[in-house]
Amino acid sequence: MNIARVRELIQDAALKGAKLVVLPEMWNCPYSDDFSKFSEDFIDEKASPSFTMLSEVALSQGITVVGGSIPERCGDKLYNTCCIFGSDGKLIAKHRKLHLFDVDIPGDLYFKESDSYMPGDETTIVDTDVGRIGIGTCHDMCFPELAMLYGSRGARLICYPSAFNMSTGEALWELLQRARAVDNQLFVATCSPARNSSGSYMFWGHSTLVGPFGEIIATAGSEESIVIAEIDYSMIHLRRQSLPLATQRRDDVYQFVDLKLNA
Ligand SMILES: O=C([O-])CC(=O)C(=O)O
Repeated sequence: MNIARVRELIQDAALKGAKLVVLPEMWNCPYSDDFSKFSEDFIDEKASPSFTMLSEVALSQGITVVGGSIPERCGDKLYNTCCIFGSDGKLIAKHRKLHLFDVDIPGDLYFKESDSYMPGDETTIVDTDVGRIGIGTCHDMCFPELAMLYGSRGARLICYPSAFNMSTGEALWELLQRARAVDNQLFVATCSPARNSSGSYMFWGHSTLVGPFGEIIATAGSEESIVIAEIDYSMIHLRRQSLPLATQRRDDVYQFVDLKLNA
């Protein structure tokens, strides 16, 4: 059911002029601890209905799709994986969530994503029809190093398919994406599932596009919606000229140590 609905929504967004569509984390399944029921191995097309739909709709609409994330089965392991498709329907890259969401906030929230998933171990930066994009999934947004790495490699947009819950959502959702954008003077796009008040895991919602000055360009509420907005990449140049953080950086005093060079 979700697959058909998401296809419709992507087609709708494309009809409204979208050239890039970003989906939420875990859009093809309930957010529970039995992700394996909805997992796909991406090898056998018939056994990968979500993957196949994304590829088909990217091709038929001629758009780039950052396909949220779905449970990827690889042998006996599961990964929380975002597939990125080009406008030719071909898979450009897949990002396996690097930082799993293991959290224990007493009296509030306990969730151990590492009970279900293995972490990925590669960063993901892709060249698409709509520019160079860095990819992170949900909790990956908490790590400024990843965003800095993408910024330093020429990403002009970072997409974070996400599913923040109510408590981290209220406290951190907007703050994190605006911080990642303004620190690196680039665009950040997030996409969350809509809130389902009767679900066991409640999502914060509020999918958003942030500009290179940390400004919110467009945002949703907590209900199902399509957020359409235009990205003007010339804003990056403008912001970097007026606030030249790159040349003001004091690498002689502190340094960003790039430990992973496998993007
Ligand atoms: O809510 C958060 O802070 C993060 C989260 O759900 C996830 O990474 O899956």
